[in-house]
Formats: sequence, C-alpha cells, structure tokens
Amino acid sequence: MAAPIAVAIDAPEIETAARWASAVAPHVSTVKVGLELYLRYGPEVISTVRGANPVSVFLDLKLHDIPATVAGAARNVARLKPSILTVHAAGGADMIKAAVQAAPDTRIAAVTVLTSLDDAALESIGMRGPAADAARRLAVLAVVSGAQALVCSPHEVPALRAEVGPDVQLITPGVRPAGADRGDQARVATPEEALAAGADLLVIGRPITRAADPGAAAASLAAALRRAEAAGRA
Ligand SMILES: O=C(O)c1cc(=O)[nH]c(=O)n1[C@@H]1O[C@H](COP(=O)(O)O)[C@@H](O)[C@H]1O
Repeated sequence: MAAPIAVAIDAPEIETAARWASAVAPHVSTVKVGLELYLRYGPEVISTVRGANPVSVFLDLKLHDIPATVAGAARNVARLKPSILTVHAAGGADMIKAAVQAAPDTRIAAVTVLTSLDDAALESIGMRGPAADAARRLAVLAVVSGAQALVCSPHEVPALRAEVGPDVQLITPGVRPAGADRGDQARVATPEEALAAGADLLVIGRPITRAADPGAAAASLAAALRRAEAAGRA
C-alpha cells in the first residue's frame, strides 16, 4: 500500500513537477500542488501531475479571504476534483463554512498555525500563543465550521486528536528525517515521530524533491514508515 505521504512538489517549472510526480507516485498516496505551480500554470498543472499516476492530488492554495470570495474560489477549483483543498483557519468560521459548502466533494483542510512560525513569530503578528494553544483553538473552530481535515505540526497532533476525535484527518508538514536541513520550518519532527503521534498524512517536500533521486528518497521514506508502523503494532 502507498505510504501516507503527500509529496509537496514545489517546483518552478511544470516539466520538473511532472518528473517528480512520476518518480514518487509508485511509493506515496498523494502529490501536493501549491501556490508556486498553480499561480503559474493553473488547472493545467493538476492534469499534468495527475497524468497516468495513481495518486491523489492535494491542492494547497491556503485560501484566506472574505467568505464570498473563498466560496467562489473553492467552487472554481472543486471542478478539478482535488482530493484536498486548504484554507486558513484564521479566515474564521463563516469563511470555512463557505468553502465547505462550495466544494462538497472536496475535503476542506484548515491550516491552523503555519509550521514555519515559532512562538516568537506568533507573538510578533499579535496572535495569542503558544503555537500549540493557538493550533488547538483554530482546530476546534475549523471542525465546528465543517472542516474535515486539519493541517498542524506533528507536535500538536495528540492534543488536536483528543480535541476533534478520530474522524478528522490530521495532516502534518514540518516533517524532517533525522539530520535533514529544516530550512524555513520551525516546528518539526521526524516522519516516524509524526506517525507515532497519530498523523494521518505527512507532507514532505524538499527532503524528497531535493534529493539526488526523488523516487529513491520517497521509496526509502515509505519503507521507514512501514517499518515504524510494524514496530508500533508489535
Ligand atoms: O498547508 C501546507 O501544506 C503547509 C502548512 C504549513 O503549516 N506548513 C507547510 O510547510 N505547508 C506546506 O508543506 C510543504 C512543506 O515542504 P517542505 O518544507 O519542503 O517539506 C510546503 O509545500 C508548504 O507550503
């Protein structure tokens, strides 16, 4: 079975994205298209990445605007049938409800606190921290408003799970294999830690796409997760 990994194919060019998608598709469940590609290529990038690959396509646009505008945007991209579409939970209850209503066949995932933010960065934007508390508040708001998935750091998974129950999908970026460069990510954990915490889908980008062989990197992370899962069951 494909590993519960969404590979973030944040590439400047559609040809690179297509190459990465084909390389990782045999090993992972999902490929994530974000702002970098979508703002340049629009819907074309979704069909290109989907191609002949047996993967779900996750559209990460992090919508954040007034409810009517988000509803229109969600309605438009729902036609592309992404498995998941992201919105910012901080857009508020009415905005999240508008996205859910506008895209009934797409799972709306609410981003709680970006994994690039630490407690000091949260304070600098006037948001009451620590990050774990802010993520919990936003998670509850989002789920009450109809979000079926949440994006958070692996550190917040146990608390969010306790808060929202087993049916809400918990998606975690901020995943770094031991020793990997954390880059601009602040709240990070290893893939094994994220899985053990109870994450349902791990978003991993540069540790795979910047590897010399992205297909081999995805295969090796998928195998590590399978081993961790088997050890957890034993
Ligand atoms: O919504 C996301 O996917 C997301 C939320 C978040 O809080 N942090 C975060 O890094 N992401 C996305 O997850 C991916 C992480 O990529 P890497 O840091 O390269 O593994 C990027 O595409 C980000 O846009």
